[in-house]
Amino acid sequence: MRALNVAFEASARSLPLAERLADLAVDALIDEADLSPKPALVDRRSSGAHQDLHLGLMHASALSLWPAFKEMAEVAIEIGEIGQPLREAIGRIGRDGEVAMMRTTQGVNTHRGAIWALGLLVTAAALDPSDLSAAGLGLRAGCLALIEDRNLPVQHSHGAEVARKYGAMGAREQAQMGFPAVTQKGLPQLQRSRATGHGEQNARLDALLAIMTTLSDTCVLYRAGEHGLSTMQRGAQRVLDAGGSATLSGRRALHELDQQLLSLNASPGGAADLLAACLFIDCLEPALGDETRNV
Ligand SMILES: CC(C)(COP(=O)(O)OP(=O)(O)OC[C@H]1O[C@@H](n2cnc3c(N)ncnc32)[C@H](O[C@H]2O[C@H](COP(=O)(O)OP(=O)(O)OP(=O)(O)O)[C@@H](O)[C@H]2O)[C@@H]1O)[C@@H](O)C(=O)NCCC(=O)NCCS
Ligand SMILES: Nc1ncnc2[nH]cnc12
Repeated sequence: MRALNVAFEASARSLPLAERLADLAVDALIDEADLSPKPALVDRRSSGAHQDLHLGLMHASALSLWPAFKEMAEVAIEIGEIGQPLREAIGRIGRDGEVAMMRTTQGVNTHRGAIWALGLLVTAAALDPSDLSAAGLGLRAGCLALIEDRNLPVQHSHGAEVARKYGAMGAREQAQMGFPAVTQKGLPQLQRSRATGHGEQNARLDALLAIMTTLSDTCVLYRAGEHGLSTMQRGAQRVLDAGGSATLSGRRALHELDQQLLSLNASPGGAADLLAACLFIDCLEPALGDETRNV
């Protein structure tokens, strides 16, 4: 078995960078979907607060995005610098990715926010694989997100609707600021919980909760308003204050949060996407660091 793993890792190392980045982005989406028990989200236990989603659909959707992530990495390598041409190229690829996702899910929006966040981060990684630090990736992704995509069609979206209604910041602003929910909340919590010996699944749940403590998640705002958002943020903080998901009292608080969000029909889809972004950044250095350090 070990020999097989070593052979597999060696053959993965020989793949082009764009393909490896696409593999890692899809893996992050699948790991996020599988992680359980997540509050009110689709996971191995249930479909959470969703009538039209299930785990198989989340997996199929993640796999349908592989070509888009690969193509984003390829144009980043080809264009080689942050600017309007790269921003508009990944915008077009992202929109094609959304079409592929919708075709796969028969019209259900599974991963629009993830295409945006992971697309920017895949592009940022491909632009400078010698710097895979969270700060470097966040900065490059943020600079790209600040550039206007002149081809973006005017679209009605839930995010735009809650921005109008509550003045809330959403996925666009989170990216433009360099993903602070990931770099300042999710990743540090992931590392703290791992260091406490809480086990990988609990550490990932804690990272999701840390993201939820402050995120202005437009999915929650759209479905459950400001009361829903504060229920999510405070409930997530309570789990962490109780010792995190590895502890008995933390698990009880997590169960309570799950029940509260379900009763409000609120699903933190934006936080789930940012957990995937967190898992993607977390695996980049171990997966690619040795090969790319001297590029
Ligand atoms: C700039 C865009 C991100 C568009 O942003 P906007 O806010 O206008 O659009 P939304 O369609 O609302 O998409 C934003 C999605 O981002 C996730 N999200 C929410 N809050 C945050 C946050 N604070 N930070 C980061 N990310 C956040 C979230 O995605 C998840 O939820 C999706 C399901 O949402 P929704 O359809 O509202 O779900 P339901 O309530 O279930 O619907 P009903 O069943 O009730 O009908 C799911 O996909 C998760 O991924 C938000 O939905 C950007 O997308 C854009 O400009 N795209 C154009 C192409 C492009 O440039 N692509 C990328 C190139 S890299
Ligand atoms: N696990 C999940 N459940 C519901 N919506 C999501 N959006 C991204 N991941 C999700």
